[in-house]
Amino acid sequence: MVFREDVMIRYLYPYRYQASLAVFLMIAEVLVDLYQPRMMASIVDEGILGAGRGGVPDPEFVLRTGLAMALVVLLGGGCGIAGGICVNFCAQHFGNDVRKACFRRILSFSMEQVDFFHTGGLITRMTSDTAQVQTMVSTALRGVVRSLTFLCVGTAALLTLDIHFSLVTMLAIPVILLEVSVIVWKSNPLFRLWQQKIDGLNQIMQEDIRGARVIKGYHQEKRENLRFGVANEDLADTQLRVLMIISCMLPLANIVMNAAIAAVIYVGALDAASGRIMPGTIMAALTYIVQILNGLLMFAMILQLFARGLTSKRRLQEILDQGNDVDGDGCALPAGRNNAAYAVELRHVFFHYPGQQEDVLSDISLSVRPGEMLAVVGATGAGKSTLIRLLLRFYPATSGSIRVFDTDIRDYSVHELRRKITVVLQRTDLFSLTIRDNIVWGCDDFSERSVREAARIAQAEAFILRQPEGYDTMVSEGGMSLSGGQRQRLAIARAIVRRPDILVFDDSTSALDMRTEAALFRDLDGYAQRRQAEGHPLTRIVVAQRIATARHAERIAVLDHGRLIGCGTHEELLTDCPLYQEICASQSQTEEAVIPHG
Ligand SMILES: Nc1ncnc2c1ncn2[C@@H]1O[C@H](COP(=O)(O)OP(=O)(O)OP(=O)(O)O)[C@@H](O)[C@H]1O
Repeated sequence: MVFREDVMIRYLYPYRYQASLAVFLMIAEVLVDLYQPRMMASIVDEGILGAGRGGVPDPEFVLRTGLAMALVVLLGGGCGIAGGICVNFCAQHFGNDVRKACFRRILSFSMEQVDFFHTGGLITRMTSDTAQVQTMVSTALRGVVRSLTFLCVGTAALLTLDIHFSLVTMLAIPVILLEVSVIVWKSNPLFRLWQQKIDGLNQIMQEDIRGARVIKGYHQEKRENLRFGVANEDLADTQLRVLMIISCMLPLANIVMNAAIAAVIYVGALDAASGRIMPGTIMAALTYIVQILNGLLMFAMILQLFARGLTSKRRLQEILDQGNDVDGDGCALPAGRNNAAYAVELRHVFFHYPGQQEDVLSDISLSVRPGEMLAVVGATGAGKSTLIRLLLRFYPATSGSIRVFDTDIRDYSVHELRRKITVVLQRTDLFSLTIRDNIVWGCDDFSERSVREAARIAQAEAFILRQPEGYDTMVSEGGMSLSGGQRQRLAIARAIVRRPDILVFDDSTSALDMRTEAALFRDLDGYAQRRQAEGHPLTRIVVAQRIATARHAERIAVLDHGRLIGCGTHEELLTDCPLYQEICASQSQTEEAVIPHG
């Protein structure tokens, strides 16, 4: 990994001046803190006990030094506050930037990458992991500087104060360092596990919140509570293991620290008895030792926070370092290459999903002319939606090539490709916006007229106008305030208003009754003819379960277990393709009206 690509360095770099100022102010604060024991010692020894004045106290010296000490305390406080502001500024902006960068990266992920990380895992990385890294930054700026300054300058101050006390401290420091190292070494691998358990819990929460209606419908609350409970306990177990290890750190270090203080008092008492040092010096030494050992404890806590933060940093780095398999460097081609021979052309396309062995699509060769309407039919699981996913570059084909307007889709920028091809997916996602905003969602170039035209073609206008506020009616989360068919029609209107060159329906009229569906395809035909007359033909690919839907197309492609076993008009397929005949026969039993018409 290139050094500057490191998530910490890259996203902290813009705040380097504030970070440097924070470090400077923190050091100033600690230096002031460390200077106070010396002042205190001279107040006691010189001012109160009259050292150097034949044992005569000097109240004026006490007052003068006391005032100076108060000023120094104020200065230290000021540095602490200003330093804290700088630290928080850096940490918050850093966290904000990392979150934004990760989110941007996740939105550009191929479906393969989304499958790899899982939705729950991505949510954890965006929330918990960024929070951990943010904490690590603020701790690094605040704590590391403070603790190291306390440790280094405190030790130097103690050394210049008295060598005996320094020796006692030097014995305590390695013991505490050894204890901290063992604890960090033991807890470190558990932090990754901890985050993985949060991933799992988030995944279940996300699935259950999204599938709340199904859970209620099937009365499966108990089962899902149980599933959540198992994952939750698993997480709690891991947390407990980590926390139990970490909780040993402070008490053990406290034991060593108190032993060191007792030793200093003992050594100090012997030295004072022999007249080698004054009581004020012992007081100052004790303050220094507490500061040094506290610095060490603070450093230990920071190491533990760092262990967790670095785990999270690695998990974020994994997201930011992801190569872009699908969204490669395709150059943006000029729009409007509609004089091409084919709008879509697949040449010997093979595909299997990542991590799977079996091909979901095998040797598919298929072409669609500009302005043509092609239907794709086949049994459930035949690979119809997969074909569409490859066309949109949600996944890269394992082998073979897919061309759009005579150009390999890998040579398009994803933006350009998805501007040319608009898909109405099987599952309709609407947002908590007005109906109008849902229709024009993601479209920059629209007018009121084009919105209404799209809604009319999608057979949505009648029900929109019946809503309390027409086009300005708010849609509830996920479109739950609308029926399945209404949601599908809004999704179709959203696709049409973008004026794509290729419009793809992935089983997106399944919730429409046959009369509405027929009206939709009739109006879509009219729209396609107008587009043809304008010189911008509209190519349509319709994935369908129902033959009644497929029959609106000029040609029909039949998929069976990932293979293309027939392609032609309805009549041709009825003659040549046994599977098609079978599908027609099975559907005609339930939909008597379908076969005879046309
Ligand atoms: N993300 C995925 N990972 C692994 N396998 C998948 C994935 N998505 C689909 N499949 C598998 O690929 C095969 C084809 O699925 P696909 O969704 O393309 O079928 P389909 O013809 O559209 O089916 P349907 O009409 O039921 O929607 C199925 O066997 C399915 O289990």
